[in-house]
Amino acid sequence: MASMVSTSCPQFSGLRRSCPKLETQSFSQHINSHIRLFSSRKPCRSVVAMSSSNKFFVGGNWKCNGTKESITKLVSDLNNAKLEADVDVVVSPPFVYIDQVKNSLTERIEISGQNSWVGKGGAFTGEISVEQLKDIGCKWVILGHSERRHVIGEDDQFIGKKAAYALSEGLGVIACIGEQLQEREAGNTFDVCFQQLKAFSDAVPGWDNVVIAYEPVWAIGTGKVATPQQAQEVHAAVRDWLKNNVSAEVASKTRIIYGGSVNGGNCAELAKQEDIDGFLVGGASLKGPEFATIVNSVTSKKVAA
Ligand SMILES: O=C(CO)COP(=O)(O)O
Repeated sequence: MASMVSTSCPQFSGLRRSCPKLETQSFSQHINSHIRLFSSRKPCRSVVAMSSSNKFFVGGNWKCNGTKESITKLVSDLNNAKLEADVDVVVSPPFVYIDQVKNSLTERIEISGQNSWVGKGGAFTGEISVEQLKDIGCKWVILGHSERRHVIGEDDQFIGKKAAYALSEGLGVIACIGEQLQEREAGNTFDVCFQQLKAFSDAVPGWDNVVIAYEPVWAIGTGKVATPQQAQEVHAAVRDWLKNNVSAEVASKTRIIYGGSVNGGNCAELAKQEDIDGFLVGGASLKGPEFATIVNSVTSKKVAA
């Protein structure tokens, strides 16, 4: 898929030169459209072409939901679902049900932890170690989810250290970033996402096994999904940040998935966006057929490409 990656352009003259929409809009109309679209303090962005071809990735984050009975039904629905072949599919059950899921779920779907301890296991009451996740068959762990950041109080550095440890032990990391509503309204969306990204970047040994999940906090569990344009704008900015701060190769190869009120009805339009490489799904991942629809939205991506 071809993707357009934006670079910051604080100079109006630079924007005038490089933005094709200026041909059809007055300069002030154009600036205002950027401000409306981006809801950010950095409205002026020039665009450079960049291509990436990433395998679609869809994760189901079951959070703290389910019982032995409901999970038996969910697993059975997933086992019976027809899933497009060229998608990495991962589910993340609550820790206590991972073994049940591992023993009954098709191997087509990989399993993730929802969190992991920051170092080797030991005397850390209530924690789950990376070693234990691997032992029980997990290939991934979700780190930096907004509920861990804002409800439990984990900070950027702690999350970065967790990611580094998980990667060093061979677990893939679904690294979550995203702004809260007041941060978006204050025009700080990019600043917040970049700061969270930098904390991961400062800590991790490499990006091969990392999937970035952009999950605006205001969209999580609220039914208020980001528009495809809002999501694409941040995904492009994240890719651009990787290009400028890590490498062009990492920028093009790292999958950036969207999370926040994704469902069977809105996934296709989101999937069409150039820099959306998949989804991290909460509520809708608890319904097998709907989760399958979201996985299969990769077909919209192919049509759009
Ligand atoms: O937090 C999420 C996935 O990690 C998203 O949750 P919802 O899909 O329920 O909004």
